[in-house]
Amino acid sequence: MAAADHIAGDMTLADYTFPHGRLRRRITSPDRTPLVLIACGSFSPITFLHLRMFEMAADYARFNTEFEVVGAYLSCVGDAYKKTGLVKAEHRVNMCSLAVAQSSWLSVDPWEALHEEYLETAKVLDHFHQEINVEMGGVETPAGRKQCKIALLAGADLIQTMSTPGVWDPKDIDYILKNFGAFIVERTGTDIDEALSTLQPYTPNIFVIQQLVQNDISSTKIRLFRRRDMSIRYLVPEPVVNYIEENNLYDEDGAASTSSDGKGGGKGRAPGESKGAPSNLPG
Ligand SMILES: Nc1ncnc2c1ncn2[C@@H]1O[C@H](COP(=O)(O)OP(=O)(O)OP(=O)(O)O)[C@@H](O)[C@H]1O
Ligand SMILES: NC(=O)c1ccc[n+]([C@@H]2O[C@H](COP(=O)(O)O)[C@@H](O)[C@H]2O)c1
Repeated sequence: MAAADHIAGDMTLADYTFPHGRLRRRITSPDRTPLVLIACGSFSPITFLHLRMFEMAADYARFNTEFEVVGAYLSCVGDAYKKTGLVKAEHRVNMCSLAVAQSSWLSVDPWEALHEEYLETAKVLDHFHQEINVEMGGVETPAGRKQCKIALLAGADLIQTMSTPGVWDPKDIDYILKNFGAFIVERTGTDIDEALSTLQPYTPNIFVIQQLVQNDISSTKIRLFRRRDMSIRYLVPEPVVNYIEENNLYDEDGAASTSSDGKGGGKGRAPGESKGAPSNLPG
């Protein structure tokens, strides 16, 4: 795990430094705006689809926008987010770090996960703005230093929750979509037009990415496969498969989970984790 940014069990915020090693510090085009993509989520566990989202977004930005991607981060929710199927943040950060170990441009930022309390996504995006644009001063371009656009990278189901009463503070939605913006990857089962219908005022700052190869891997399915003792190989990166096996994560008795009851601070799901779970599994 040496090449990646990981947290040990005893790491605290006092030991934290922002992982900027893979962030490109200059762009060559004077006309483009540097872009940093931030994927916030549970990542319990990270899958190939999560990784693929970054590649789709980078292609989309290159061909359809005036942005130039200079870096990207995975930010795992902390242990206070009591969603069904979440294992400890330490494990989730470590799995993400293993998954991006060979990448030249994807990083894992443990800052959010290191907090004991739940952090709203607006605060997480503020943190990236502070580190990249305020502390680091943005990046160099032939036209002088420019601030990076920091944007949320998410699936359509996440943007749909923005229209679900009680999940997001409307002030946070306004703040995120005005000041940052979002790259949204379409997802089977979510009607993107419906998901965006209440977000009309923000559409210039919401970039919808079509999946040209439909991929509906979900963490829920991976956890279900593990409980049924089925293979998860080639659905998640190999080092993540090994990590899950070595640490007995998501196995039948739910070992190493912080929460399996779906109660608490997160949006939660009913026990049984129905989202996307196939019904034709043995067991
Ligand atoms: N198949 C998918 N298509 C598009 N976006 C996805 C897909 N799977 C996950 N995402 C997005 O990835 C981000 C992180 O998601 P998350 O960790 O909740 O994964 P998940 O697979 O949806 O997890 P779970 O099954 O536990 O709910 C979210 O923005 C989510 O919308
Ligand atoms: N109020 C908020 O800021 C708010 C509400 C709902 C979800 N979220 C974020 O969206 C992501 C959702 O992830 P999951 O799909 O794994 O639940 C998490 O990063 C969570 O923090 C934020």
